[in-house]
Amino acid sequence: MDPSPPTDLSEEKTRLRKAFRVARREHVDALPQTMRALLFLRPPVPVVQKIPEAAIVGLYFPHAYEAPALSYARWFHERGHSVALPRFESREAAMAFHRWDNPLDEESLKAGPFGMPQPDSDTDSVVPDVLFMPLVAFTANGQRLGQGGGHYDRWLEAYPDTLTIGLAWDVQLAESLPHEAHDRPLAMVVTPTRLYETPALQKRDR
Ligand SMILES: Nc1nc2c(c(=O)[nH]1)N(C=O)[C@@H](CNc1ccc(C(=O)N[C@@H](CCC(=O)O)C(=O)O)cc1)CN2
Ligand SMILES: Nc1ncnc2c1ncn2[C@@H]1O[C@H](COP(=O)(O)OP(=O)(O)OP(=O)(O)O)[C@@H](O)[C@H]1O
Repeated sequence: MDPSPPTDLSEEKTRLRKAFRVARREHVDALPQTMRALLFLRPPVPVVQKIPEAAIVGLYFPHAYEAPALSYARWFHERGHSVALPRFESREAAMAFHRWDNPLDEESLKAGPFGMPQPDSDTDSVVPDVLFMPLVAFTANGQRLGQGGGHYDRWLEAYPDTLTIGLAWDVQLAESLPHEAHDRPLAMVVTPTRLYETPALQKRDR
């Protein structure tokens, strides 16, 4: 008998999500609370250089163990960029992005259908030119393992020219990840110690 029967790709992704979530939690729990946001205070210069002045910047409202993205939101806002966050009309609806007019005001966000804070229904729907994306794991060549909703992949299928940038802790780096046809690669990944520039970025720059 085969001692390790092959599992299908989605089972493998589920297994990896579990393992990387544990690693991420242990890593972040070991960091003093007050230091965590400081490690993602502002985007690195090579990232900023790729972002046109008028670009609409999509970010995310981070949960406790994801790379904290809110300093970036304030940084882009202060420089005159429109900042947008994911919004879901319902659990079944496709992910959209809505403008977050004042990233200093977390009170303006309302709990969405998945419990995440999101811009309210009266905000403008926009299409970001640049997306900073949360992730569970990534590879040095820009593969991304997300939460398993497929929301970003579906959004990027509709807007394939978006500049995609992952934000991650160093422990989220995977040697390799299962690849499915719908997976959209990241152009760059920022961690507290490194900036990964991937083949998808080189392809854009050509
Ligand atoms: N902070 C943050 N915001 C984000 C994301 C994220 O990963 N982090 N998203 C990233 O996409 C989008 C929403 N994320 C979601 C991810 C999964 C499910 C979901 O339905 N998950 C399944 C379980 C999947 C699994 O782990 O097997 C479920 O809850 O039943 C819903 C929303 C947009 N906003
Ligand atoms: N472009 C797409 N069109 C249709 N279905 C898709 C597309 N992209 C992903 N899916 C479906 O979404 C589900 C989850 O995909 P996947 O495991 O790649 O999610 P993920 O990228 O980890 O999640 P997320 O982007 O929400 O963080 C899969 O069942 C997949 O078939």
